[in-house]
Amino acid sequence: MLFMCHQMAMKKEAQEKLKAEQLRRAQAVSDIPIIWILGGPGCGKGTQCAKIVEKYGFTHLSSGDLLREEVASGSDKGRQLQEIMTSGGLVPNAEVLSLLNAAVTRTKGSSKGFLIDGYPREKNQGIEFEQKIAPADLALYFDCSEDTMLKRILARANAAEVKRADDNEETIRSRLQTFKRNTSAILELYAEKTLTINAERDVDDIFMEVVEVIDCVLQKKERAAKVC
Ligand SMILES: Nc1ncnc2c1ncn2[C@@H]1O[C@H](COP(=O)(O)OP(=O)(O)O)[C@@H](O)[C@H]1O
Repeated sequence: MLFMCHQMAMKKEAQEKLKAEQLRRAQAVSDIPIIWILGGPGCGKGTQCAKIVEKYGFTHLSSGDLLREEVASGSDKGRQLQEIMTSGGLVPNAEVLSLLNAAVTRTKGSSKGFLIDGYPREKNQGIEFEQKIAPADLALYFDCSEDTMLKRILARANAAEVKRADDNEETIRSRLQTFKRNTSAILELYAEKTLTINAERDVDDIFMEVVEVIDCVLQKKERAAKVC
């Protein structure tokens, strides 16, 4: 009996420690903006992220790039990830979130804000990110027709010097399907903080809309920091 009580107390203490740690992390990054970048393959997320980084100096973390780095390291885990990625499916969130978490932890001391590109790719990824890392301030959804995305990504693949293993027509179609299957649930859950942007326009017109909303988020954060 005494042993069971002791075990329960230890468990409670461990849970409280975990909660305190989660809260501490959330507070540490909450004074800088966290922006999720959503959109299918070929929607132009990469181009807009580069422009955002240039203007605001934010830290750009692409889940796809982090996963490709893991694959390139040649680890056993990397080989398993590559198999999933070349099938066009989603890598288990535990892997993606742990790579993102490590990258946020590594850079947050010097970061002015985070662009989390290609994440969340399904609803639960968003929920787990906000529980384990920090709440997102904004989600930018670059909306583009499937036809346009397919054309753009095939053109990019043909022009690339180094081919990505998942840039062949079959995998691209599968990536598009994965994207279609999961996105409406994400947009529904995060409707309040999502801005949908028509991504079939000129790059600079799209960027003007992006700047407007990011400026707004920065002002809001500044006001909140003053109140605190
Ligand atoms: N958030 C994520 N969750 C699960 N798998 C992911 C995630 N981000 C990237 N991946 C994996 O990496 C692949 C490549 O991602 P990415 O470079 O973002 O390509 P794209 O957006 O052009 O399809 C995806 O098809 C998927 O297998």
